[in-house]
Amino acid sequence: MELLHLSQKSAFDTVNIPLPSSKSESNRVLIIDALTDGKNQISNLAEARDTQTMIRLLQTNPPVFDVLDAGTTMRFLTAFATVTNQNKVMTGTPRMCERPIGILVDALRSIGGEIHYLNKEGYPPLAIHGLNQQSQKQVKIRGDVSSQYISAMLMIAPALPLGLEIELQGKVGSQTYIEMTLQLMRNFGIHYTWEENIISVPPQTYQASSFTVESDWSGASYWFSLLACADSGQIFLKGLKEDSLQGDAAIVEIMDRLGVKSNYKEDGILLQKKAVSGLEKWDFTHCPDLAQTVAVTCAIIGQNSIFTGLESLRIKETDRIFALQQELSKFNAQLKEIEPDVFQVIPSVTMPNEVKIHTYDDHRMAMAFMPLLTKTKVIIEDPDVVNKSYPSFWKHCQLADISTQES
Ligand SMILES: O=C(O)C1=C[C@@H](OP(=O)(O)O)[C@@H](O)[C@H](O)C1
Ligand SMILES: C=C(OP(=O)(O)O)C(=O)O
Repeated sequence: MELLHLSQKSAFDTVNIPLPSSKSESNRVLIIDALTDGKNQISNLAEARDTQTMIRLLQTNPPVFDVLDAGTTMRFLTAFATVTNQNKVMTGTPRMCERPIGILVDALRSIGGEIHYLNKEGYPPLAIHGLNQQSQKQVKIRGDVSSQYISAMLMIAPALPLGLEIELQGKVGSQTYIEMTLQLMRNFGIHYTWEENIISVPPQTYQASSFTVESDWSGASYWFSLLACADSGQIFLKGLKEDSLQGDAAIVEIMDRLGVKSNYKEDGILLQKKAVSGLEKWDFTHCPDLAQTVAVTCAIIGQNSIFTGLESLRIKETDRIFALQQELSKFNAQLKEIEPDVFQVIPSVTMPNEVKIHTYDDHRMAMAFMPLLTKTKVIIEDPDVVNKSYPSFWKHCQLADISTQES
């Protein structure tokens, strides 16, 4: 499928969305499961391609781990293959081979891991030759590039003969994902301490346990945005809980200011419209995956806003800042860098009759621009890109009575 035509629709009755499961939680419990002695009871694993790739690679254990475009799968399996002393080539899509991994490789090498770059220093593809003897337990990792390096090291730490003492250096981004990792490790019996910038994990064994993966808050954000942009309606998001491991639950507070009220029910959240109270400024350091959703929402509903904490967006599935700037300009909105690392969303003043969205091999570009259909006809290029995290996304649009036509 090359193009998906979404017809304009601005009013919704009650829409029920059976959200997908979180790929972040899924990929962590899969690594923990692979390191556990005994049998875990894990349910509700994500349908996301990133998770299905992780499952397939762990089950079939091929000599080459091709992770496609899955960042967590690349980073978590690199640490896993090293600690389990495997010979493995790690590779992925051309874009994956442009996403840095040097900080993780340096950390693994510093404790005795043998890893070589097969092409460009600091980037996949990699050749891993395991870890024969752990040379030390102290590692230093800078925190401002990707939290996934830290999560990867944390999950293997209990399985190392000396454990790990990780010193986080500088500004730490996506900290909520580090907290998710630690809470999941605790669920499987792991003890750790986190004092100031040092996380210590002694050597110990993961205890077999049970875990049900929660619904995905990042995927939920597109439905909050749809309602924020719509004239009327209500949306029920099944499976979300108030007390979540996921930092992207921050969408509740953001969207409360952009005109969406969240009412927690026993088995999910009912979203309803309310007056906009305003989002003058937001820092996305700890919830970078929400930035596209919120930028598009502000641009559509006329909310002028200042965004910070977008630095990591440049090294994700695409350069998301560039991609947003290009696509927002198609309906006369802007994401303007007004000072280094400070961006202003300048909303649209005139809406064309039709907008064609290029998606840059980035699932979140496709999903974030969907709510534009509340104002105009939208054409999404390469709509299957959503499979990375939310394969049923367009089917769920049909549940919302949005007409979708392929060409
Ligand atoms: O650990 C995780 O599951 C993730 C961490 C974040 O990445 P960074 O730590 O690179 O910001 C996030 O953007 C990504 O979608 C998932
Ligand atoms: C950045 C993302 O994923 P990853 O880094 O795991 O590829 C994402 O899902 O938005």
